[in-house]
Amino acid sequence: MPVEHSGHQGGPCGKRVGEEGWRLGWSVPGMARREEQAEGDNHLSLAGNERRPALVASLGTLGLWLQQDMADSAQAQKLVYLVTGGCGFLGEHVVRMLLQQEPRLRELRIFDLHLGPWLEELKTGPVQVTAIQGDVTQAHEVAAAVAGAHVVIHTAGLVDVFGKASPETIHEVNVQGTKNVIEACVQTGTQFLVYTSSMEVVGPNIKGHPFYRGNEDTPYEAVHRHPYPSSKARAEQLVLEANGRKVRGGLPLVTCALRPTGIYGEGHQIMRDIYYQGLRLGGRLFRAIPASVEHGRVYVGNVAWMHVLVARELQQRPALMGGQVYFCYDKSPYKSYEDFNMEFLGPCGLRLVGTRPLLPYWLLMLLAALNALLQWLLRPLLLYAPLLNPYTLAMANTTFTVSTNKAQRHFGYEPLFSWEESRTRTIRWMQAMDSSAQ
Ligand SMILES: NC(=O)c1ccc[n+]([C@@H]2O[C@H](COP(=O)([O-])OP(=O)(O)OC[C@H]3O[C@@H](n4cnc5c(N)ncnc54)[C@H](O)[C@@H]3O)[C@@H](O)[C@H]2O)c1
Ligand SMILES: C[C@@H](CO)CCC[C@@H](C)[C@H]1CC[C@H]2[C@@H]3[C@H](O)C=C4C[C@@H](O)CC[C@]4(C)[C@H]3CC[C@]12C
Repeated sequence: MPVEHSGHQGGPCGKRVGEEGWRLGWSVPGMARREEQAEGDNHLSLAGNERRPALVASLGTLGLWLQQDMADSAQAQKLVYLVTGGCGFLGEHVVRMLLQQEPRLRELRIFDLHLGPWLEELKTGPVQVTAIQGDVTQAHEVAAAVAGAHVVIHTAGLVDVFGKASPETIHEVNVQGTKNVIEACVQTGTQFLVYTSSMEVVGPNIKGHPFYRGNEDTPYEAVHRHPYPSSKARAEQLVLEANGRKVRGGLPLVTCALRPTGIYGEGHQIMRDIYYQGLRLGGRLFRAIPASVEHGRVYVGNVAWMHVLVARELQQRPALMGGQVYFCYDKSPYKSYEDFNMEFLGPCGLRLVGTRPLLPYWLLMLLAALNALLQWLLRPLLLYAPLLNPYTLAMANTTFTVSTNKAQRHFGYEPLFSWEESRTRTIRWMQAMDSSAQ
C-alpha cells in the first residue's frame, strides 16, 4: 500500500493528443452559448439590410446602436482582477474561466511563485494579461500586485498533507500570505476579496466523525491538529473577519470564502500519482477503504466557475454575500475516494481489486504509522512523502460529503459542467497525459 509519488511510465490509457492537449482545447459550454448568441445577432442585422425602403432609417439606427455598443463595451471592459496562485491546478482553471466568462475584464493579473509557460498564449487575446512572479509571504510584493485591482481571487496556498513542507512553511504561506493579501486590499483600496478555502476547515476531524451530506450550517466538531487544515481554517477566519473593514478611500471590504471538497479534473497531480502507481502495480489498485465511506468531490471547472460567479455577484450583493462561506458542489456522484477515482482510472485500463478492503484497518494504520516514522528518519537524507500516512488514511476513511444549495440561493450558481462532461474531460486529459509519456 505505501507508495511514493510517481515517476513517469507509459500505460494502456489510449493514444490521443499530447499532454498539453487539454490546454489547447480548453473551452466551456457557456462559451459555445455566447458564440451561438453572437451568430443569432448577425442573422438579425443581415435580415434588416434586405429591407431596402427602411435602409436610410435603419442605417441611422444602426449607427446609434454601434455607438451605444462601443460605449457599452468601453464601459464594460473596465475591471482589473488579480488571481493569486493563478498557475496552480485550480488557479489555471480560474484564469481561463475568467477570460472566457467575465466580459467586464480589462486586465487580468496572475500572481504566482512559479509562472507557467502557457501564460504566453493568453497574452494575445483582447484582455491585458499581466504575469507577476511573486511570493504571497512578501507583503510588499503582494501590495504591488494588488494596487489598482478591483477584485482579488486568492487561491495561492501550500497544499501539503504529505509532510513535504514544514508546519512553519505551511503556516507562513497559508496564514501570513492571506494576511498580506487582506492588508494589501485595505491599504490599496481593493474592495472585493474571494478566498479559496477548503472543506478541511470543517473536517473530517481527528475523531473521525462522519459529515454526511452536510451543508454550511450543519453542526460539526471541527478539531484540527494537522498544519494544512489548521492553516486553512485560520486563513478563512481572517478573511471573514476582514469583511466590512474600511479600505483606502473609505469603502468597506467585501469578502467571502469558497470551500471546495476534493477537487478533480485536468491537471490533478494526485490523480496522476495514483495512475502511475497503478501502472507500477501491473494495472491494478488494491481496495483499502470500504466502498460505503463517501468522500466529497467536485470538478475543477465547476469550482473555477463558482469563483468567477462569486467574484461577480459579490459586487452586486455585498450585504447578502459579504462574510459568507460557500461549499463548492456539483453533480459529481457520492462515492468512496477509490471508487470515484475508478471513474477515470477504469477507462484508462486500471482495475480496483477487491469488493472489500484487502487489508484490515489496523494493518493499514500500522503501515501509515511506519511511513510517518520512515519519513522522519529519512528526512536528513531525502524526502520520503508517500500518499499513505495517518492523516491521509483518516481523510480517506471518514465520510465527508456535502449537500447544499446555498450558492444557488445566494448568487444563482448552477454547475457549468454536467457530471458526464466533467468525467469525459478528466478521462481525456488522463489519456493525453498517458500518450505523451510514451
Ligand atoms: N486540490 C484540492 O483538492 C483542493 C481542495 C480544496 C481547497 N483547495 C485550495 O485551493 C487552492 C489551490 O489549490 P491547488 O490544488 O490548485 O494547489 P496547487 O499547488 O496546484 O496551486 C497552488 C498555487 O499556489 C502557488 N503558491 C504556493 N505558494 C506560493 C507563494 N508563497 N506565493 C505565491 N504563490 C504560491 C503555487 O505555485 C501554485 O501555483 C489552495 O488554496 C488549496 O488550499 C484545493
Ligand atoms: C489510503 C489510500 C488508499 O488508496 C488513499 C489515500 C488517498 C489520500 C491521498 C486522499 C484521500 C482524500 C484526499 C484529500 C481530500 O480529497 C481533500 C483535500 C482537501 C484539499 O484542501 C487539499 C487536498 C485534500 C487534502 C486531498 C488530499 C489527498 C487525500 C488525503
